[in-house]
Amino acid sequence: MPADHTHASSGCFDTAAQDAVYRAIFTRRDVRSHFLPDPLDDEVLARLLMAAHHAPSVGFMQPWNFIVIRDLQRRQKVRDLFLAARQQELPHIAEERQALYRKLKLEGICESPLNLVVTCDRSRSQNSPLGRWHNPEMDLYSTVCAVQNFWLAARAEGVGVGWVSIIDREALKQVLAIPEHVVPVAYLCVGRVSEFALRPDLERHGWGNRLPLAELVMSEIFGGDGESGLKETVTGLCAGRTAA
Ligand SMILES: Cc1cc2c(cc1C)N(C[C@H](O)[C@H](O)[C@H](O)COP(=O)(O)O)c1[nH]c(=O)[nH]c(=O)c1N2
Repeated sequence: MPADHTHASSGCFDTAAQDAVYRAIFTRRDVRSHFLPDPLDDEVLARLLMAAHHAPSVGFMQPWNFIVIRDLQRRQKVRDLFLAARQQELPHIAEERQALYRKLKLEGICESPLNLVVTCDRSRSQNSPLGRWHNPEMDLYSTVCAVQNFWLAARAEGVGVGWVSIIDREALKQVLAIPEHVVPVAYLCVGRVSEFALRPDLERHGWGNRLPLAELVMSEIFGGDGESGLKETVTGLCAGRTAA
């Protein structure tokens, strides 16, 4: 690892470390174009996988596995699945948005030097569903936490990641010989990039905008009739970020 993080500690990070965390969060992008063909160093990939493996998981289940696909022929097969799935998705998109949908680049399966599938082994808790008895899908959510750790660490290492979900899951399982009880949660395109876009691709192409955070923060529940200034603070923060 770049630094030793194994000691217990209390309190907050110093300002530079805090900035680095927020920088990774705010500059992370879903990458579909701008992949460079250069192979990804095993040392770097190992660090990213280590970051993923330190995600929180329900009952400390750690339900993930990581399938690394470098073989181009296999990736071409997956790309064919994507193309078929995209055709199937199209008629379900609002008619007035279909032309834009057709133009969007929504994968970098063959352009990126490697693909990574993050899977969830649903049998790993061995009949001890701590934290999952009422909510059995928590193992899938845990796996998504691993994906996000990978994504943020990748950004810090200058590695682009793009998630492709326009793929028929059962067909993908067949192509990759994934066993019945294992769910492919995320299909990721991974590699060095020529640039990270400043804004999400879907925003730049007019598909959607970031929703105002203040509208998503629900009223807090207070014992008395107090109202906190949280919404105003959030609004101020958002205004500052927009201006920056
Ligand atoms: C579960 C899930 C599934 C997908 C995605 C994301 C997530 C979380 N995204 C990426 C998505 O479009 C992107 O995150 C948003 O547009 C916001 O952009 P940034 O990630 O901030 O760059 C995505 N992108 C894409 O090009 N093809 C896809 O199939 C998917 N699928």
